[in-house]
Amino acid sequence: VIPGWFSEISPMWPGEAHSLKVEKILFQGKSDYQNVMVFQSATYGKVLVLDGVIQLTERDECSYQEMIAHLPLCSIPNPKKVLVIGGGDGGVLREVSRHSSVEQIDICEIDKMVIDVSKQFFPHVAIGYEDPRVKLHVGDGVAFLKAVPEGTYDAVIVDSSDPIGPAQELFEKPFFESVAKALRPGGVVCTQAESIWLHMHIIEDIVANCRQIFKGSVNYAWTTVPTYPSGVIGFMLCSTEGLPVDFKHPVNPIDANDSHCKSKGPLKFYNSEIHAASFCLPSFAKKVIDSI
Ligand SMILES: NCCCN[C@H]1CC[C@H](N)CC1
Repeated sequence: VIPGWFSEISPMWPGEAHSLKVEKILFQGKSDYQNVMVFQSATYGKVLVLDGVIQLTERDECSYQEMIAHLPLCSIPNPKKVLVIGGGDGGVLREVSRHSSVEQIDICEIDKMVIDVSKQFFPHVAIGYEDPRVKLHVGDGVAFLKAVPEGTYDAVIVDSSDPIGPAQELFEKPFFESVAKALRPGGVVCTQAESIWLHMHIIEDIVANCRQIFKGSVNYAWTTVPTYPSGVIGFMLCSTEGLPVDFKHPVNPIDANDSHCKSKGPLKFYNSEIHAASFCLPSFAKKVIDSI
């Protein structure tokens, strides 16, 4: 370890470790679920780290938060009820609340320390909690979804950490089944789906489960996030049976001039072209994903 640098070492990406120069450690704590740390980096703003894994940096969080929210919500005509599982930092809430058609935003985050730390150190991310449509549930997303009446939501967004740690169950079949049950016909789910450079086996399992469970469309999209392992992160976009959803051609483009959108500041990353482009995959990934 180099003094003054944070290196992201994990068995999930053996033999490599992205590093950021540290100016000052701002917070260190241990919640009931994980170690939580915030540091001021030299070139990426403040950084949120859970169990030694980078969750977001002020400089590049726009890519992940905007894509995970707008890929599903811009793919259906009139999203009204949205559920966020995880996402305790509030960034996905900020993006979901840009959509004026949305009337209700439920969020279920297991770790209250993540919420409190984000509000204290990442106000431009935690701004998502200020929207009056947001209803916060602190608890386990697996249990929350079991209690949700069938067909409640138009969209579910699973903004999880990695499968090693508290989010492990969010990558397993029973959870995906409970998401499908909670969605209305033609409803959509978008989940954090790791890296095509590092996790093709995890992605293979997720795609296989989704193809069995979601009888609408099942697509994999990806984006670039410099501070995530291998510099990319993917998303599973699935729809339930009913009105077919064509994820690759957004039917509900975001209106940048809408007051809900403007009040959250400018979109820094997402646009309709990058929406369509994000579903284009390199051959090694396409071969696996399209063959399942
Ligand atoms: N809302 C913060 C993003 C959480 N998702 C990340 C995806 C990449 C992982 N290595 C760490 C969590």
